[in-house]
Amino acid sequence: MAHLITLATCSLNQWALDWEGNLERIRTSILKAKEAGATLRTGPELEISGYGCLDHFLESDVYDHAMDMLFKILTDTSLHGILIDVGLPIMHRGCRFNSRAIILDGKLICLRPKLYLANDGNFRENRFFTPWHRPRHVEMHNLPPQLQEHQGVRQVPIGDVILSLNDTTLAAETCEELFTPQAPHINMGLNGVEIFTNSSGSHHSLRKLNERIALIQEATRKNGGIYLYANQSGCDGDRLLYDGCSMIMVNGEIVAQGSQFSLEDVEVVTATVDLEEVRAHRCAPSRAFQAMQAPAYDRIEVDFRLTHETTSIMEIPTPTRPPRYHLPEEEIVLRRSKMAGYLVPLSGGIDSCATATIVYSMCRLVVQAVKDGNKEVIADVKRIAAFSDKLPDTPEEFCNQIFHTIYMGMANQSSKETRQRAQDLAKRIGSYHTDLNIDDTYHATKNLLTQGTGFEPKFKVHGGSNTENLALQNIQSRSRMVIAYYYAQMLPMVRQRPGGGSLLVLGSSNVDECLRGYLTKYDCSSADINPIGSISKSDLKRFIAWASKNLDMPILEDFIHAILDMGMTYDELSRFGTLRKQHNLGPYGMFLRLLNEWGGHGKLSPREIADKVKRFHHYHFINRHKQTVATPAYHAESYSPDDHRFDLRPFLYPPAFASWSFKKIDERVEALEKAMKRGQTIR
Ligand SMILES: Nc1ncnc2c1ncn2[C@@H]1O[C@H](COP(=O)(O)OP(=O)(O)OC[C@H]2O[C@@H]([n+]3cccc(C(=O)O)c3)[C@H](O)[C@@H]2O)[C@@H](O)[C@H]1O
Ligand SMILES: Nc1ncnc2c1ncn2[C@@H]1O[C@H](COP(=O)(O)OP(=O)(O)OP(=O)(O)O)[C@@H](O)[C@H]1O
Ligand SMILES: NC(=O)CC[C@H](N)C(=O)O
Repeated sequence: MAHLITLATCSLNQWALDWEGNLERIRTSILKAKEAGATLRTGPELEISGYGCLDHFLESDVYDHAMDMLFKILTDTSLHGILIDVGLPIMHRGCRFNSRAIILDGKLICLRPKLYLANDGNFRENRFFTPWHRPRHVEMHNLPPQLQEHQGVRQVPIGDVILSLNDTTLAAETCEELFTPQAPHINMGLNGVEIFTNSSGSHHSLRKLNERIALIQEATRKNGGIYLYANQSGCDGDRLLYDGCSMIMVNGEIVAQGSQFSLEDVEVVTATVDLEEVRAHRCAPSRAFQAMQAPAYDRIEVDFRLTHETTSIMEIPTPTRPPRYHLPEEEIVLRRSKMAGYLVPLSGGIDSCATATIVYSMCRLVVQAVKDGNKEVIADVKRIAAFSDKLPDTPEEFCNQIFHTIYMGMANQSSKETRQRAQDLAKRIGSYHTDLNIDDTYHATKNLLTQGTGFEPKFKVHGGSNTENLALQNIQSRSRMVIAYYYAQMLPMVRQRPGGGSLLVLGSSNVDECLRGYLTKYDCSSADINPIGSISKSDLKRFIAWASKNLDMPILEDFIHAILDMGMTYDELSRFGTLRKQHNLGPYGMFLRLLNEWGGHGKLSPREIADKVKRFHHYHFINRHKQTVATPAYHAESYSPDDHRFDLRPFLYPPAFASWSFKKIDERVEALEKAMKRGQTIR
């Protein structure tokens, strides 16, 4: 006999410290879940405060306000009749915990603190929270007076606990716990838990969704079970983009999957599942033997059933579906910053072109959301696209209102092609484009040196040195930055935008060039935000090729083929970046690894590999200081060299050429060359 349950998970666009806004989104999600007939609703990690409060989690205000919001949920009778799993920070016996609150009919049933905190990459949960490093331990939590009065008791259980309902058993797992080798769901499943909730604060990075899906499939494929994954969505104030994609899986198969880059503030994902499928999946005796040995959990008895009271013949479980993976898209930073639009200095090269294309593809998403009647997006569009009361019909129309591109050439130096490419791209996407020459600024600045010192610098082609050449180039590139900010402040006024305002300046240096330091400090790489600062050149090229085809922009083909001489290729740079950050290899370790990858018959010699590794480190070390002032970039790439939050390294390095690592590389090269001369095979 079928035991059907309708369950709900959700993605909420929470914002750190937006207490009332967050509460409203939580309420809406619960009401939507109820409307869909769900008896259980789970939501993202720390949804009451927002996941990304960072050091605000050290403030007691946060714990106090979180309790206020919890109280509002408990006392809102419209939220009764459904089991609610909601995330919030709590203070217990003087320690701070990242916790879940399980609620039914206005009563807090228990608190479930996170056991294993996320502390790698962008995550620093150990800095704010204490891990509940005691699997299966449960004790009592003293409620604040207001909640004591409401609950009619002084305490509720807190700990790693299972809820035993009238018809099934349920337990909560929190984000990182799913990623650990001995994940709680293993013993919970062996203890008979049939439904697992997982509330996450998991930000997007390229290809991470595949890992999440694989982990959830693994969690329920061997042990059986229904897994509800909830994730925050959008930007919550930091440089991370939470990519939602909440989902429901049964025995390793997806039955519902939310969108990954939705503009919806509240997206509720529901599915109707059959408990019988889990029970049937668990029939193997080998699993039962392990279940007998599994450490036992404390259970809290809850007098509530999740299954439908009556099952009509028409009701069937939601069918399984294949996972859906998306190409990366962009979040509307404008929604958070309340600025009047964007400006990007458009050079005719691929990087600023990619930045512009990302903005354009965002305009497409926005116009689609407007057509779909998304209320929040319509309100944002009305506020930002202030030139007209009419809602934009096309992405180009919207783009023209919010996006400004500017080509800043030199009369006799800039190539006709780059100028034309910038113009053509602007025309295609509809941006408000300005084309000007910066010769006056350039000559005026250059002459300041001659005026002050009598020295007249020359370009190399006119007999100048490398230093003079670079200094003159840098006048041009740094002037562009100053002019870009000038335009960003003035264009809304020049265009007579109702309400005025100024524009966010977008940067466009890519992750590989940052890693190598192939950029001028304080030129147009300095901006307010850099949408591509953590995207590799090869992904950017792929994105441009994709956009050329899928966004009907054949003009982009012209941008793809530019080549730069940085002393290494982008593919090599990408490999160095990956080995340095993701494989944690220093120069010597990287050399040894690449000997295997790039060496061998007909491939690179040990000396060639050594030269490449050393050249990379030389440039990376001398240019690392540029990362300390890098424009905040939305985090996308796992080998991003972001110095602010993600890749914490010194910025003053001892000379690489004299380093012990380089000496060891040289010794190894010499030993290998000697061995080769003797005709021995090398490894
Ligand atoms: N340790 C340290 N800590 C803090 N600051 C430090 C520093 N060392 C130097 N600095 C500062 O940094 C300055 C050097 O940096 P910077 O002025 O950027 O100059 P630099 O790195 O010498 O030159 C820029 C490089 O980027 C290349 N580039 C630039 C622009 C576009 C492209 C392209 O085609 O895509 C390529 C260009 O060919 C050149 O190789 C020094 O003058 C000094 O002011
Ligand atoms: N003539 C120009 N007009 C406007 N902006 C420019 C111009 N030249 C350079 N820029 C800006 O300065 C940034 C860095 O210039 P650089 O020459 O390093 O280009 P890049 O790193 O190859 O990027 P791109 O591929 O966009 O040219 C560019 O991304 C662009 O935003
Ligand atoms: N908030 C978390 O626990 C996130 C950790 C996890 N590794 C992720 O990236 O999704």
